[in-house]
Amino acid sequence: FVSRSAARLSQLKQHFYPSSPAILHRRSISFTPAANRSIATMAYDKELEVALLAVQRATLLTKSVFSSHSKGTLTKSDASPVTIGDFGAQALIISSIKHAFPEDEVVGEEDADDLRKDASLRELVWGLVQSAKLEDSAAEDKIGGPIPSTDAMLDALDQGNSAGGRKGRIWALDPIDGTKGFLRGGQYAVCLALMVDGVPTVGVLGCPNLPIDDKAPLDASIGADADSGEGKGVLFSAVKGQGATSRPLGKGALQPSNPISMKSISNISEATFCESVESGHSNHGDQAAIASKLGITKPSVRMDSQAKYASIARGAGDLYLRLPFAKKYEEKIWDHAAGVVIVQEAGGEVTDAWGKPLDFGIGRTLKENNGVVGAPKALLPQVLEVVKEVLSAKE
Ligand SMILES: Nc1ncnc2c1ncn2[C@@H]1O[C@H](COP(=O)(O)O)[C@@H](OP(=O)(O)O)[C@H]1O
Ligand SMILES: [Mg+2]
Repeated sequence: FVSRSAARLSQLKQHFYPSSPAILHRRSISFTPAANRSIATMAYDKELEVALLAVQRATLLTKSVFSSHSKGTLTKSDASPVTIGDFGAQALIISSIKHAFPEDEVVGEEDADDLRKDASLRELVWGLVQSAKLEDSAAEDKIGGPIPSTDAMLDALDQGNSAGGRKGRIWALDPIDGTKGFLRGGQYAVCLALMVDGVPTVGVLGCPNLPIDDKAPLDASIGADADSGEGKGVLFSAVKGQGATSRPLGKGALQPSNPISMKSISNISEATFCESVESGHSNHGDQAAIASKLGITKPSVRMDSQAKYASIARGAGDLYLRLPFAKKYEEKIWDHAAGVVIVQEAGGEVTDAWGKPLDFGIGRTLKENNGVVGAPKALLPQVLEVVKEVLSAKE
């Protein structure tokens, strides 16, 4: 065991700091090869645990909003619905991060402006936040326990204001990704990723409406009427260089995890591809054309949110296509960072539609990229070739 863990340590060093021994010295505590230290207690173990518990607590909050009568729906300027669930989940997660890592920055989708203006909305969110508690007190303590006051809740919400960037530790947070799926009882995800120097390094997705069973078949019904019930609710996670896992979404201490990996398919025509439900978010027509050129005959599986990344990472589906329209849309980093590291660690790769790596280090959006394509690493070149063919034909 000693020599195996030493070998793994050396792989990890190579992975994180291939050419920078100076940084290695500063971080040497994390990499001391101690005989009885397991991989789980090395790089980013605390970040992963805090992220998992924070996402678990926030996901439980969103479930409680869904089962309550009023979702307090507002309309944001971009016409997407935003609910008290988004505000509550963002406040809880940022307060968890700031408790454990006070120096870290957060790029969060929401802010407290609406809550500062509207007392009744603020009270609704405050009520939710107060009642969202993990059933295990040690777990609750690790993420700082309850938020102490409404002011602290508003401050936490506003701390998602980082501009992003290529230096340091920045978390990307989408408190409810797939808000439209959430409102219609379909798929949605609570998404959190730690980016280190612009690279998604730790990723967690809370998917309350996906089946726990990694092997459950993926069909069209998954996105339409998921309804959280028996056998549903999953936490996905990954740390760069350490693989990807899934575990049941619990209510207290973290449940045991299982490793996940993308399916190995010998022929691309057997692939199942995932795409957004919303026809305005990606070009369904181009996606159908690409699938047909690849010889894919199975219908696409449409679902909201980063549940698509989770579904291909666990091998339930194979490809994620998000083809852009002529009018440029800047994808938001919080819509992709967690899903990307989970797919990469499950044996996949994600690029934009032209095959460019996604650049998470230039701000709150992926402004140097256009569209998104995710696939098993070995199949990505073949998929990209067809994607470029379809895009080029339109130019
Ligand atoms: N015109 C557009 N093109 C692509 N993505 C868009 C878009 N308008 C909104 N989105 C993003 O698409 C996300 C949902 O993705 P999907 O279609 O895969 O479910 C939304 O996240 P929210 O639901 O968190 O607002 C939003 O950020
Ligand atoms: Mg989103």
